[in-house]
Amino acid sequence: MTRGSAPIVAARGVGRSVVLPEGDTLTILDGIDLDVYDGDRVSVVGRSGSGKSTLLNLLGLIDTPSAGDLRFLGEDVRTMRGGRRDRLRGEEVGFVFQQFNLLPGRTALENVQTPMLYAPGRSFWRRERIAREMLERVGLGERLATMPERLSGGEQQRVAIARALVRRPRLILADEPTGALDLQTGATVMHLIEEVARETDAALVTITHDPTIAARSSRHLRLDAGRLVDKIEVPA
Ligand SMILES: Nc1ncnc2c1ncn2[C@@H]1O[C@H](COP(=O)(O)OP(=O)(O)OP(=O)(O)O)[C@@H](O)[C@H]1O
Repeated sequence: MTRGSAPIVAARGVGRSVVLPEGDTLTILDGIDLDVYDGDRVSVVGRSGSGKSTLLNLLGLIDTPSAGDLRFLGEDVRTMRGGRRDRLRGEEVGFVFQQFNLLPGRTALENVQTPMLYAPGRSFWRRERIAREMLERVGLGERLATMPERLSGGEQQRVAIARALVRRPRLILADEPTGALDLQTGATVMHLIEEVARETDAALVTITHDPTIAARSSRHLRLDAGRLVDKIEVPA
């Protein structure tokens, strides 16, 4: 872990609130202080509705804070232009979701190529080669031309992992990545995410309800009603 270098994401007093249709303000996150570094392994647990996905969306530049200071690679997210935020997210962040969110009717290879369509300077053949290598890396080299609907849940999640990691993001955000899988498939998939993250020294932040998955992280965060209530540092 390259601690001591600058964090990928730094949150200070970050809050997120939304105005409800009837005019009331709902505070979803409040006073979040958090740094995520290269190579970090962070798990986030908390009850349903405690704000876990909202936190991930902030860390991954999908949403912007309503309060506090959030820096991504040193840049102030609140004053960043939308286009810059989209570009940073595309280059530096990979998302893995519980519902794999693959494009139906597109082959595994096409799905993995998608994030590179907007990456400048890569020819079709180069994009295809990188996507193929990534699918081989997750053990799906034989299923390149298969449609997602013909793959098992575990295989679909492998495609989603390949798609999330094909641009070698520095930050991998996984929202219940094993939630739709049986225990054993889930464990294999989680291993795979961790392995690929290790190969590229990416940070991995995982939301999970599974204590065995949370236990594999080096930092454990718990959200309670939008606040981080404890941070237990577990020695490696
Ligand atoms: N855009 C929004 N408008 C209104 N309420 C929202 C919005 N986004 C989130 N919420 C509410 O904020 C709370 C936190 O949502 P969030 O999805 O972050 O929780 P979570 O901890 O990830 O929950 P779960 O474990 O069930 O996925 C919930 O009560 C949710 O309904």
